[in-house]
Amino acid sequence: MSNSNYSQISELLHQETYLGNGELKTWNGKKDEVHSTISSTSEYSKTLLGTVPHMDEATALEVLDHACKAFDKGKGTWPTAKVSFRIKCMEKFVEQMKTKREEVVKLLMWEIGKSLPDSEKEFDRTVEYIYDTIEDYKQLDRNSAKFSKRDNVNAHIRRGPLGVVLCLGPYNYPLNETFALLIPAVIMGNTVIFKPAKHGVLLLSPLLEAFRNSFPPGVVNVIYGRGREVAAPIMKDGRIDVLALIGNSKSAIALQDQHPHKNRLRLVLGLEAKNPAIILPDADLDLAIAECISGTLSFNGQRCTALKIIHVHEDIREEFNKRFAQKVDELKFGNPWEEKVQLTPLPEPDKPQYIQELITDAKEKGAEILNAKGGQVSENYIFPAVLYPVSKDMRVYQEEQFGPVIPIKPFNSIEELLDEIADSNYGQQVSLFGKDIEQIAPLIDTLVNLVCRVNLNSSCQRGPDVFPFTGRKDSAVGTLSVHDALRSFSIRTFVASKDNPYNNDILQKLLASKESNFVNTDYIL
Ligand SMILES: O=C[C@H](O)COP(=O)(O)O
Repeated sequence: MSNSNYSQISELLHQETYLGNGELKTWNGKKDEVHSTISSTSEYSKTLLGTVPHMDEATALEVLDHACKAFDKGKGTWPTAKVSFRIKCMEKFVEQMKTKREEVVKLLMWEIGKSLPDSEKEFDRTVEYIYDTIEDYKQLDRNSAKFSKRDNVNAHIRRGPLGVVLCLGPYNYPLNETFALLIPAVIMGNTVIFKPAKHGVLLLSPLLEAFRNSFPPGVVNVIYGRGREVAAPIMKDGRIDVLALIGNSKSAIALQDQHPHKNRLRLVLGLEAKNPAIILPDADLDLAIAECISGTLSFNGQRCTALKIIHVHEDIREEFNKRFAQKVDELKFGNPWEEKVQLTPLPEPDKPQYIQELITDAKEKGAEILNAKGGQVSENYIFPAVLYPVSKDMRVYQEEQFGPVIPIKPFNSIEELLDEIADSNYGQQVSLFGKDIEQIAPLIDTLVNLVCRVNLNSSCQRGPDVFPFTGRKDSAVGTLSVHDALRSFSIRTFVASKDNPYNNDILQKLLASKESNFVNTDYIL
């Protein structure tokens, strides 16, 4: 393991039949991690999808050395590379990635149970994200060199990289959200160590070769293994400049705490949320029900942006609840590759039991299951239960369920409901259903101060990916999206100079080159 790690891993993985019955292999003295399908049928459930190297601490630190060497404290070839070179690398990567669509889509279905259309969408959306990022980066690094001047001092501004980034991605978007961190971090000149989530760990394997072919050694590095054995030692080492994570705050805090210089560690975090839907008395119920179905149950509710509680006004709750519960029972459960499937097996083996615990707790405290199929359990699935009336003392009210269970809570007073939303530890998004402009306009004014995105008569979502994606309180640190992520992974730096012939000559030369890293920004001193 003396050279670029991903290249060696890549070779290993490409020897494997990861959709076949690969055997356990030894790698670096350790047994590989086995990953089996989460398919709902017993015929498939014992199939071994593939294996990845299970690294130890020494190997993880070796990977860190590669990333640090490539960055070389800002003096390395990647952080000082010309704009056009970074673009060329990224374009090469995305072109090669596109040839792997079928393999990656298959792995998304098999590894995390995402339906075929959603898996295809995740792949295509990611490709689009990379192209949009390249375009935005070109804009960011345009060489028109607008001058900022005050008190006879000129400022020539550029965006510089932050350093070595440790990225950890989630299991629910193992491709898209991995790349939502990795792509902007890399294009801005940082070097990256990426650790995929346990579920979805295999789907990067078809892309490792593309990383190797497209970027100089040490720029993109992939590590596998348990967090405490690979990510924690890397943090403890102290050379990581940015922790970028999409997942839960517990992991983020635990990793942050390992860093010996916590105060200088930058964070880019996409964390938990408990996005509420508010159904006002005059809401279009057909629309509200359809949006709440997709909002609560797309990918079985395993989305940070999922609607995780519905607040329905007392005046309409009877009709809403009845029709909503019926619609939930009409949803089709099946394997990800089956046609028109809407609910699929859960990748986390202990999830059905956890959801069952939430249901039991809610029932003990006075809620009922409104739908006939609610709570039916199979080996790796639990049919979504619609729970009503939910109260604050219930676990399903307090916890981010991240799975198929839907709490509904009645309300009478919008002021009290706003207090409740303001008291939440989370502040990502809200969905507001209603028509009365006189009531809705002031409500929006308040809600935008409690969360970061108000979805008017529609469910919550992250996309389109050019929109800012962030949250208040425990929901996020920093902002992602095509445009904002480039800024989250960089710092504004500039050259300040007073007018004199030498300075002006030097600066003219800097700016004249199409390859200059000096950029025009919207920042005026
Ligand atoms: O899990 C959190 C994701 O950011 C959700 O993304 P999405 O709204 O596009 O499904």
